[in-house]
Amino acid sequence: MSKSPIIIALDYSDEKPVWELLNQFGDEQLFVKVGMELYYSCGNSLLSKLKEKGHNIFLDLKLHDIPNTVGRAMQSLARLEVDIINVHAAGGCLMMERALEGLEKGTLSGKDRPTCIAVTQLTSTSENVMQEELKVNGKIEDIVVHYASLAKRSGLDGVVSSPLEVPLIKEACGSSFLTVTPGIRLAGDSKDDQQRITTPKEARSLESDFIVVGRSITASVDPLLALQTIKKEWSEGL
Ligand SMILES: O=c1ccn([C@@H]2O[C@H](COP(=O)(O)O)[C@@H](O)[C@H]2O)c(=O)[nH]1
Repeated sequence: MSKSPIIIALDYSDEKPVWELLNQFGDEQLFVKVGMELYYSCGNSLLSKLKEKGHNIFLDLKLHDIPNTVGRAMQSLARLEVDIINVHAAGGCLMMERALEGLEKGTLSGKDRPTCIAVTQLTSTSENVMQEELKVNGKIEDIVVHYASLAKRSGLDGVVSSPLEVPLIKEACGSSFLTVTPGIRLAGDSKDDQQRITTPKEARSLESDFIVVGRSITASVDPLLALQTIKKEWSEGL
């Protein structure tokens, strides 16, 4: 099955709204993202149900701890057989290497290891906050590309960034290095807490491999229409 480039963020704290949303899309097999809120509430049983329905899963837990802890956690998480899993690149190269080793150890024989990607700088972080509050010096796109290069050097498959940084990441890390990009808004939607945003069409033009869309779908009065609009924009962005 080919994977949809549009990943729907299921940011809910229980199962009911998940199925209410997904039922609106009929039998379509989707790519969904389960983040901390939903995973901490509903755990592995929900992942199994989503897989039974044929959906691809990005388990967005953003691991960030000492290398040994992340490696062992990844070994456990590998058994869940999700498609994409992630860490924070800020944990450093040794942590990312251990994450990958853990995933490889934990992947059941005959199965594919989950794609492992690293968060560069959260799309809710502005350059001003990064420099003044977090005391990370430099231009945000340079820091994002630096973290992407660390992820590549550690053997990871790609990164999470804003679509705005994708051309620079591809230039530094190669076109096959995956870019998974949240911070997506349809024209007229509220930015909410996001800072580095684009439309789905702009993200495609910038050569994002996957876009992650939450509230532009989940907070829409018509989620089905929102998804159709996003798909149309994505196809127009080529
Ligand atoms: O840098 C990051 C990393 C992860 N996210 C996640 O993506 C979705 C975006 O939701 P929206 O409602 O479309 O803003 C959300 O689950 C975040 O945890 C991100 O936004 N930025």
